[in-house]
Amino acid sequence: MTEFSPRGAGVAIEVRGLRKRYRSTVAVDDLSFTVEPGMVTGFVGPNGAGKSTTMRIILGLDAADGGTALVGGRPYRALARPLRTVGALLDASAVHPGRSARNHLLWLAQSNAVPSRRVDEVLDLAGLAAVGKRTVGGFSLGMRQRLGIAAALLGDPAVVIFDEPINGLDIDGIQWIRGLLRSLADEGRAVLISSHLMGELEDSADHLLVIGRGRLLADTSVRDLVARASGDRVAVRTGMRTEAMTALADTGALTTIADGETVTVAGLPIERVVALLTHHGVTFSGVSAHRASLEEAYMELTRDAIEFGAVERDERAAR
Ligand SMILES: Nc1ncnc2c1ncn2[C@@H]1O[C@H](COP(=O)(O)OP(=O)(O)OP(=O)(O)O)[C@@H](O)[C@H]1O
Repeated sequence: MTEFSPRGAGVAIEVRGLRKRYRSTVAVDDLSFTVEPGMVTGFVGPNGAGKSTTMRIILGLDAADGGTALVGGRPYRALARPLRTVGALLDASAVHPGRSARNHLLWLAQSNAVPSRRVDEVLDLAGLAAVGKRTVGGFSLGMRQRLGIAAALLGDPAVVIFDEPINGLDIDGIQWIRGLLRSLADEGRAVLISSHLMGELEDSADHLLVIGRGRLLADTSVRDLVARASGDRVAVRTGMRTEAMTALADTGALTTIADGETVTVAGLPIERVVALLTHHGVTFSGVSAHRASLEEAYMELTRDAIEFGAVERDERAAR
């Protein structure tokens, strides 16, 4: 990225058996995962799933009730120069409104032994060079997000943790952050970003940690998650729907009429479907494996967590 190359690239985040409770609320429930260097890991789950709490614990801002959260093999508080190891954006509004963006970064740099020339580098990197002298009070949410990201990158850290970084950004901002996340990962850094919207992560993340009610629901590559959700579902376009269903009836596969011309088949590989239809003289104009969208896969995984939240809210409203 700069001559300030990331010492310690190759550093991972390791979370093991993490637990956190706030009174009767279990926020994090026996969570274990590793965030590998060199890739963008998306941390996704519905509102209240425990993402921010987990990030706060990794950053030493909250104490766990059990388990460990290590960065480069150490708890955050044991890092000699934390800003140079981990850069984080948690709450973009947590900046003194009367300070200029540049002075805010200078103050952070000085208190963390980061050379002041780095301030102009990160202002530039975040697209804020032209507004560095303006006070933060007049910044839009998107500009504050950029300033928060500039601050996180001050120490050229090997690990970056951004909580909902896409929130509040316009289309240009979203494109910019996607490119930034990719280049940070390509430089060998471990990149962890949270979102409650799977769609935001679809084009950004290589790997996904899906969380619901404080528990890990999936630890998977984007590709595997979609493949698993798609299962063995095949769509057959045919004018001989009844004959097609009869031909497949004895196989134990579940066949349904999807629309006027399509029969979907669950539980049978595509080659078997084609072989059986051909054997029974059923003609068809197309056969394709059904590909679930990432959003469908995510909804499937988090359905219970969302329903639980809705039930809780309903109960509270009824009281
Ligand atoms: N300081 C706190 N005091 C009490 N309860 C808390 C506190 N922080 C979080 N919680 C609760 O812990 C649970 C997890 O919250 P958390 O903010 O970690 O979830 P999240 O996945 O980041 O959600 P969001 O996307 O809404 O930020 C929620 O039920 C929340 O209400």
